[in-house]
Amino acid sequence: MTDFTSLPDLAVRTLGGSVVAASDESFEEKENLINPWKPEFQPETFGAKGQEYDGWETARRRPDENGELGHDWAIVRLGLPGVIRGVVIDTAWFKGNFPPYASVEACALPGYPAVAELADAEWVEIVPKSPIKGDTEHPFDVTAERRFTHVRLNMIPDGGIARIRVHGEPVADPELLTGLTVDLAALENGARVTGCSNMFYSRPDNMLAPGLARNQAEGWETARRRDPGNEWAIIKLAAPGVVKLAEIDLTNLKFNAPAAVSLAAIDARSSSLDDEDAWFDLLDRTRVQPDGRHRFRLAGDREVTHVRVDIYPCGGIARLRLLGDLTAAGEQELTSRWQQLAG
Ligand SMILES: NC(=O)NC(NC(N)=O)C(=O)[O-]
Repeated sequence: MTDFTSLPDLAVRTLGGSVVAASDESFEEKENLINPWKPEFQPETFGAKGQEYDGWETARRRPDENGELGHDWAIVRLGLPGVIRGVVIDTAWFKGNFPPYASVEACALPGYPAVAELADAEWVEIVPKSPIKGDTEHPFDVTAERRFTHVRLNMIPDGGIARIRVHGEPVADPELLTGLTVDLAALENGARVTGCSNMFYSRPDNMLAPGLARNQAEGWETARRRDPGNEWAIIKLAAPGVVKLAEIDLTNLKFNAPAAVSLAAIDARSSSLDDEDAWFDLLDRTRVQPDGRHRFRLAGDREVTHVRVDIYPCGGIARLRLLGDLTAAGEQELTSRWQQLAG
C-alpha cells in the first residue's frame, strides 16, 4: 500500500460519510461501500436475491435497444471534505462478479446540495478508468491539489465493489472557525497526529474523531509497556492558537487506562519539534480515572502549533479535545489554505 493510507478516510461512515445515490443496488446496498470494518464474507448464504456480500453489488447489465451497455455509479458525500491524496478500491470477496474497470471523479459544492444538484456539478476525474481485479485492494494516488466534498465511483460496466476508501487531509471552512472558540485538535477542523510512540491496537488519529468512541477500538490504544518511560502522541493543531481547555476522555478504557496524563506544547514555527527545551507544560502530570471524561481549564496565553499528550505509562485515550482560540496568524493560515484549495 502507498503512504496515503495512513491519512484519515474522509468517506468512512464513522467520520460522517454517506452514500447518497447509486445507479443500481439490486444485489447489495450502496451503503456497504463505506462500512468501517474490513469486508466480511460467509459462503453459501443465499437470500432471496442471491449470495450475500458485504459490499455494493449491481445487477448484470444487458445492452439496451441501441446496443449500449452503460455503467454503474455511486456518489459518496465525504464526512470530512478535504484534499484527497489517494483512493483504495477494494473488491474483497467479489471473485466472479467484480467489474473489470473502475474510475473515480470528485466535485466540490458549497452548502448542502441535493442529489439532483450533484448531477450538474463540475466533476473532475481523480482516478482514470483503470483495470481492476477480483478480491483485491487497489490503491490509486490522487494528485489534484483541491478541496472536494463528494466522490463518484464508476463501476464499469457492473458487478460488485466491497469498499471505497478516500484518504486525505480534512480542510474546514474558515467561516465556521474564525472568531470562535473551537476544538483546535479536531480532525474535522484540520488537526492531525504527526507522531506517536506506540499504536499497537488502534491509531491515535482516532482520538480526534467527531462524536464519542463506542468502544476502545474507536479510540487510541497502545500495547502494554514493559520498558521504563511512557507512551505519547503529538497533535498538529488545526492552526496556531491558544489552548484554553483540555478534555481527555478515557471512556471504554477500563482495565487499560493510563494512571496519569500530561500535556506539553510548542510553537513549531520558531522551534524544532526535536528541541526538548522548546516544549512547555500545558497540564502537569495529573492522575486520571478509568472509563470517564476529564476536563481541565488551562492557564496561560501562549500561541502554539503542536500539543504532545503523554500517558503514564501506557494505555490509551478515547477522545482528546483542545478547545481554544485561533490567533490572527492561525485565522490567516486557514483562510489562505481555503482560498488556494478552491477549484
Ligand atoms: N454467485 C454469485 O455471487 N452471483 C451473483 N451475485 C450474487 N450476489 O448472487 C452474480 O450474478 O453476480
